[in-house]
Amino acid sequence: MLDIKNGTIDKSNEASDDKEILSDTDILNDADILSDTDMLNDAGILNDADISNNNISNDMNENSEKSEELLSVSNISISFLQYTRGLRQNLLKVISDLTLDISTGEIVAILGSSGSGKSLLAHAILGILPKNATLTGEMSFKGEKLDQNLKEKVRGSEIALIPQSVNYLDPLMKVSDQVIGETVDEEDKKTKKIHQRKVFEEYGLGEEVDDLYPFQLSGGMARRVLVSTALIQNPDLVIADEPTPGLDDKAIEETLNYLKQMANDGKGVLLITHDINAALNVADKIVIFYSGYVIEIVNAKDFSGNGENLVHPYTRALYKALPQNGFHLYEGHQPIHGEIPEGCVYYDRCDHPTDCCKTLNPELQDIQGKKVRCHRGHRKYSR
Ligand SMILES: Nc1ncnc2c1ncn2[C@@H]1O[C@H](COP(=O)(O)OP(=O)(O)OP(=O)(O)O)[C@@H](O)[C@H]1O
Ligand code: NI
Repeated sequence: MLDIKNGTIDKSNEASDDKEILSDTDILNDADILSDTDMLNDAGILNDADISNNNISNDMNENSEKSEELLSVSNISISFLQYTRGLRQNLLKVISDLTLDISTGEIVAILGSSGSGKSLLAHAILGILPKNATLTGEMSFKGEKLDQNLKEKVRGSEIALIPQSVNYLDPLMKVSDQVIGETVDEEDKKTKKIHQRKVFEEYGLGEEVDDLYPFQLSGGMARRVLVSTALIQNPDLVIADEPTPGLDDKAIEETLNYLKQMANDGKGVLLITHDINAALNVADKIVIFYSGYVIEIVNAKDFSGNGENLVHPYTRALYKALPQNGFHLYEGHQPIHGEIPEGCVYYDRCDHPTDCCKTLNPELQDIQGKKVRCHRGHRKYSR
């Protein structure tokens, strides 16, 4: 276990050697940013200029008057009913009291480690959760209650998913056929085909791609097919589930540029990722996920300076772990589902816990215009 008082370790430049510290399912670990400094430097996707000079966020703020709320998610929780020994049932809560909203032209990133429930959130919004999942809480889309009926109505048309992998495409169907979908009306088919070609063309997919099967696509083509497929019906909200893992720097840049373009076109974009660099590069707001809880919602541009605008100690720890901030690592790992403590989920790792933190889980509260789940959030942390 970790030492709460001395939980901070400065491991500058030793990060990749320390398996103990990196062995948890932590965002930083998943993002590989602690195991390859060179990659980050080469990528040039995370430097001071990028963070402090977040043009997209600035543009967005200027346009914020025109933006309208698209999706609102209030206090949703997702649990799974599990059978343990005999007939005993166990309710495993994977997402707890999640709240966030997205407006037109805005990119909101959900930053969470592997297994923290990010894809389940996407599936909850789309209405495609597995049968053994229980969803509670409220969602609305363009001011209308987003219930299962509305989810089914808007899925693919007004709310679209860019899935994580090409495996989501039907392997036995030519690419263009599955984008167009089944239709018996020849006229309708023709119109859809013309539209599909136009969208594919915008993403640099020539006619030869239409007749390929998914397995024949190169990595780059596959990515562009997934993006254009999501955009074919001109959705208002696009959910991108982990679009960057495994991509090289150029491909990451290309993918993130697509997301920026969508936001510039007025779409709301929900970027689901464990890649902090990707989030900082494009997002206006970053929703920080920890053990299934949203612990802070910050503006991307708050990841700047000494991190003085970041409130939650975990968010600050993430910021300090960035290469340009000296790779300050924090010991410990996120409690996994089923082991979530009674009090604050960050209690064991917090460097400023109070008595109530051990027993009382803080609510997500408004503190100086930010949403933070921390009993001490209103106070200044000494660093
Ligand atoms: N059908 C299911 N039954 C029981 N538990 C499930 C089910 N589907 C998912 N889970 C649990 O929910 C957790 C969250 O899953 P999810 O796929 O949303 O994680 P994620 O954050 O998207 O992870 P990754 O970054 O690896 O994609 C998983 O750890 C898993 O334990
Ligand atoms: Ni996932």
